[in-house]
Formats: sequence, structure tokens, C-alpha cells
Amino acid sequence: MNPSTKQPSNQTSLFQVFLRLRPPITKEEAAHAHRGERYLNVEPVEITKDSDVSEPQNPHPTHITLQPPNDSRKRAVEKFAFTRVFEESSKQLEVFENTGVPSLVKGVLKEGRDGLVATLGVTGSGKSHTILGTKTQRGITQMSLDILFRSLANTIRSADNFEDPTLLASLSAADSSEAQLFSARNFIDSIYGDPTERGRASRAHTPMSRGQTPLMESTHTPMIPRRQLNQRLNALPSLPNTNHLVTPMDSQAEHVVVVSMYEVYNDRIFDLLSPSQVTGTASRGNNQKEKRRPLLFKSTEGSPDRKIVAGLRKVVCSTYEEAMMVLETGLTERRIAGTGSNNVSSRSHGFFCLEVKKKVRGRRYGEISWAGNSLTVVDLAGSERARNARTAGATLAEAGKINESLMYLGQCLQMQSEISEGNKTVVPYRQCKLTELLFSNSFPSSHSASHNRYPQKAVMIVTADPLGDFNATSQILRYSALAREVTVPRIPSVSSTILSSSTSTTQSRPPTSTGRTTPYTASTEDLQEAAREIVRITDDYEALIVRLAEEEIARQEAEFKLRAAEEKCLMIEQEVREECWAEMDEKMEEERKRWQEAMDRQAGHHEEHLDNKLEIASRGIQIYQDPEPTADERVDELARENEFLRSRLAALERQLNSRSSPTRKPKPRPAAMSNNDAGNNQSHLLSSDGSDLENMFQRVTAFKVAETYKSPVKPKAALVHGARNPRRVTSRKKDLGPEDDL
Ligand SMILES: Nc1ncnc2c1ncn2[C@@H]1O[C@H](COP(=O)(O)OP(=O)(O)OP(=O)(O)O)[C@@H](O)[C@H]1O
Repeated sequence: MNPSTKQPSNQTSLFQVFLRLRPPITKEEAAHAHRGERYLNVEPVEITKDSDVSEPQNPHPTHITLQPPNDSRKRAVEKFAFTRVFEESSKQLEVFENTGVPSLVKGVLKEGRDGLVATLGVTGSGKSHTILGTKTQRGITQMSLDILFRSLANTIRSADNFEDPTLLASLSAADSSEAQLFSARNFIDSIYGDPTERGRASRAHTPMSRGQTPLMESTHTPMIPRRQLNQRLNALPSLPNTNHLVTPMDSQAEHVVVVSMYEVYNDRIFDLLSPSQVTGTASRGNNQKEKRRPLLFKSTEGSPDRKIVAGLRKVVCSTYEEAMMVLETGLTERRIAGTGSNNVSSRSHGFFCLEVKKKVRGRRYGEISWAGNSLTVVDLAGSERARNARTAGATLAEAGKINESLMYLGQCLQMQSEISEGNKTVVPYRQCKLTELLFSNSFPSSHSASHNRYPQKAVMIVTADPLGDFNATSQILRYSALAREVTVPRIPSVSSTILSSSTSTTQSRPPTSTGRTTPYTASTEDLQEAAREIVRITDDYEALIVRLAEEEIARQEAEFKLRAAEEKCLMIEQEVREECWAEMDEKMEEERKRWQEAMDRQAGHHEEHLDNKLEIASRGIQIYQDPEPTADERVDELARENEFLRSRLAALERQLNSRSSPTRKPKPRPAAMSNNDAGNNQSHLLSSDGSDLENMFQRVTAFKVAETYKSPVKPKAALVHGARNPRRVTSRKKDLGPEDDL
């Protein structure tokens, strides 16, 4: 960058860059400031001759000088130019009005122009103070919200209004960002619950201060109860008053305000209003970060001419309080972690986006659509120096990404200075997500669909602590300043003093009376010559000091880049490690599956093997059936049985005879029996030579034999082959015939 402090024309600047100085906040800091130990000084306002004296403008400083501490004489002094410098005593409203934020809001409301306001600065320099305010004073975001909702008071429509149930649907249809739209009531109820308390919150006019916002609590309390939220909203201050900045609107128009919030963390975009965040767990470790789904910044079907963050959750807000609640919800989710630099240092770039949409009717068919512009407020992460911050691991990687993105932002801001000087330079804003989000809307689009789209108006507020870290602050100032110049403080000119004194001495000394040239005169000439030599050497020396200063700055920049590269390396290393772990996990899982499958297979084989064995065994076990006996065999068997029975009968008879008296007469044969067996010759035959009992058995046997000849005998016994105790199932009883026959 060519050193130049001439004020660049604001028309061509993509960003107007303001500098706000932070006052000392501790007694110690105040004492340092009192002793003049600050390295950053505001240059007095120069009233040039060609200034329009007739119009007494409020002269304001635009330049600062940066004097390296401990060595004020020999080192170069850097001078930076900004659109305007706000000194330590500047108040919130003064900064709000004079940075032109109200005109950004007006641009959104009336001029069809997007607006963007961002804060940039070393951690702890007052970015959040400027953008979110304090317990007693509102910040830029809240003042913007206030004037925006006041301006739209008569024309704003609510998605919670039952008279217009189609509003949300028509808004969704017109939305080109693939967003999920919610009415404020639904969204807030889903987050904080207890709808009965709704409406109790009185108008809250001011931002939640850093201490009040859930930012600090977010690591412990991801969700705050609704009552507590309402209490906080009630406790918010109402100053400064911005009523005079309200823009009157056409009362016939219909508007809606759609609020969304997202953050850029590790060069990826994450929704701050999506459920995974709002119901997040207490431990906001890296695991949770990784769980979130990054969103794309892209052109969509509905927006071919410009890139937008796609897939966000958006909330239709109709009041300041609703927008504040959404802001509060998003802030709660914004990642904050304690670092060595600042306990509540933001570790992501936070975006708060307000879209003002106006109802438009199609000329041909009167179809309803919504179109408008947006105001985006950006709280950039603190550019902490990894070495200063006692950080490690993921935090260090985060710091690396933050520094890297801010370095790219610095490059883009430097380039814009060159554009304003008439150079044809391309702003390298596609290097990272942050610069893409900040700059891609800054240029007129070449797309045919965007004839009437104006480039956005953007304001950058750089914050600096004049007593803070010199190197970090000077780095930020070098990147963000509209112009820079290196000067060398002029050393009191010893040589010229010698020259002048020697000249005067020569002139005043009267010639001697003898007229001889005295050795003193000669030495005076020598002295003059020496003095000229000294002047020449001094000039060379000064030139060398300037060169040295430039070299030193270059060295510092190179160091910064080196650090950024080192941090990037660290991050790559970490990513590679994580990738390796993931790969190893995957491999282990694969291996586990493989082994499991092998085990299952093995088990299957075993089972199959067992089944086969069982099958083989069961094949060997056959049911053996006795061969059907032939008639002869049967007769033989029956004869044997008959024989057996006879012998048994004989034995019984003998037994009976031996027991009975010798006088007992044999019983007469019953007539019924002879009738029954009338046709049976054999029974007749038997009865002639035996007792009645014997006769009866013989008759039964004869009957069975007759039966046997009539019908084939079914197998009655089964022998299980292979069984240890083969059991022959006999059916003697059956063979004896039905009991009735007995
Ligand atoms: N203009 C100011 N007037 C009074 N106090 C201020 C001012 N600016 C900042 N402070 C105070 O300085 C401290 C640090 O400021 P702040 O938190 O805004 O820094 P930051 O740049 O947002 O830090 P980080 O990047 O780490 O979030 C806070 O206590 C804040 O109240």
C-alpha cells in the first residue's frame, strides 16, 4: 500500500471505516493514561484553507498516530486515516448517529438498499460494548431495532395475527433462502415455554449488557426460563433515546420483519436459532460443535443473482420485544469460551440479520409476494494472539481461524483503498466465508435479474484500546485504515544549528588588524564543510530510518502471516489427526463387523454341522415294523398260546380239584352257552372231554382262530431298531378278544 493519508472518497469505499477508542476502565489504566503512556494519539483536526468556513461543520478528527512504546525517537511513527475517529469520551448515541447507521436503516426501509454494520478490533477493545451496549446504554443493534420498529409501527404485520392466517405461508412462498419460517410467538414459546406469561414483558428499549446477556452463562445455562427472560427485558435501559431518528413510512404499505441469526465458526456457517443449539447441552465441547450442520452460502433458485445463507430458521417479529427475545436466544447460543486474553472473548463471528419485507402485488394477476432488504449487524470475533492467549487444542485452532479470517478481511479492506484511488483491483473476498458474507453484496451484480439492486452500504467500526496490546492493535489498524503513512520524527537539526552558528560566528568575528587570515577562519570553513556533511549524513540517516520502519512493518506483517500459517498448520494437523482417528474408528468398526460376520459364519457352520450330524443320526434311526405274520405263523402262534393256556388251565384245574371236596359234583352246563355256540362243532368237541372252564377257554380260542382266518391281523408289535432295550409290544389281552365275550 502506498503511504498516503489523503482522504479517500467515500463513494467508492465498500466500507466506511470508523475508529472508536476505548477509555481506560480500571484505575490502573486511568493512571497509565494520565502519565501519557498511551501509544495511540488522535491528530488534531486540520482546518485547511479550502475548507468551507462559511458552513461551520462539526470538525472531527480523522487521523491517529501510533508511536511505538519505549522508543519514541528513533523509530518511525505510523499515521492512519479513518472516515472519522471517535475519542474515548464518545457516547453510544454519538457513535450510532455519526457512523451513519440510521441512514443504513433508512436505506433498508426506503431506498431498497441493504445495510451492514460490523465491529472489528482486538479482543477486549469494546466491540461488544459498541454493538450490544451496557446495562445503562443501548448499543447499535438495539438502537437500530428501535428505530426500525418505530418506523414500521403502523404498517407492520404479525404472523401471530389470526386475522391473517396465510401470512406465514405467503412469506414462505416468497422466501428464496430455503428458510424455515416461524411466527414469533411459536418460536418463543418453543424455546421458553409457558405462554401464559407472554405479554408481561414491557417494552424493552436497551440492549442487554455483556454481563446481563446469557453470553456468559451460556456455557452453563443454555436455556433461561421465560420469567427470567421477561425480567431481564423489563430491566433493560431505555437510553439513549432515538425517537428523532424514526423514518416516516407510507401508511398504506404492509411490512414484516424477519429475524435470523448465524455465526461463522471455523470458516463454517451455523444457525444460531436452530433446535440443536437452543436446546444444547451444558457442555459445549467440540463434539457438540461438530454435531451441528453447517449451512451453505449460495445462490438459490429464488436468488440467482446473489448468494444467501440457505436453510436458516427465521422468525417473523412484529415488535421490538420479540426481536430482542430472538436476539437473546441467538446470543445464548453463540459460542463463548474463556481464553487467556478475555474471559468472555467471542470465538465466532456473529451475524444478526433483520429483513424488512414489503408486500407487493403482481401487476398481472395481483398475486401476493414479499420483497425487501436487510440490515445485518456483525460482531466479529476478537483477533486474539494465539501466543498471548493461554489457549490450546481446539481453542488455538479457533484462534488461528479467527486470525486467518481477519487477515483476509484486512486484505479486502486494503484493496478497497486501492479501488478508491482508481486502481482496477479485484477485492479478494472469496478467500473465506467471513469476507464472502461481508463483501459479496457490496458490488453491483452483473446478473440480469438484479437491475434494480443497489450495492449494500457498509460501515466498519474499528475499536481500539490506546493502552492495550501495541502489536495486535497496530496490526488491526494497518488492515482497516483507509490510508496509512509512515513518518520519522525530525531530530533537532544539530547540523543546521552548527551551520547557522558557525556562519554567524564568522560574520560577527572582525578581521584581525594584521589582515592575516587566522587559522580560526580556516577552521570555520572546515566546520561549515563538516556541518554540510553532517546534514547530508543526517538526511541519509533519516531516509534509512524510514526504510527501517518500513522493513520493520514488513517484518511484523511477515511474522503475523507466519503465525497465521503456523496456526493453520496446527489446525491442519488437528484436522488430520481427527481424520486419522475417524478413519481408524471406521477401520476398527469395519474390522469388528468383519470379525462379527466371521463369528456368525462360524456359528452358522457349527449349527449346520450339528444339523447334518443330527440328520445323519436320524436317518440311521428307522422304525422297524414286524413283518406281517403269515396265516400259518399266526395259527402256530395261536396254537402255542392255546397250548400255554391249556397247560395253565390244567394247572388251575388241578389246583381247584385239590382244594374242592371229593363229594362236589360238577356244575350243569348252562343252556345259554350251548345256544350261543350252537353252530360251533369244535366247542362241542372240547366240552365233551373237560370242565366248564376249560370248555370256555377252548371256545374262546376257537373263536379267535376263526376270527384270524376271517381278517388279516394288523401288526401289533413294533421294535425300535437301535434302541437299547427293544420292547416288543404284545397284545395278548387284545388277542383274547373283547371282554364281553369272556
Ligand atoms: N467505549 C467504552 N466505554 C466504556 N467502557 C467500555 C467501552 N468500550 C469497552 N468498554 C468496556 O471494556 C470491556 C471490554 O469490552 P468488550 O467486551 O466490548 O470487548 P470486545 O472487543 O467485545 O471483546 P471480545 O472480542 O473479547 O468479545 C468491557 O468491560 C466494556 O464494558
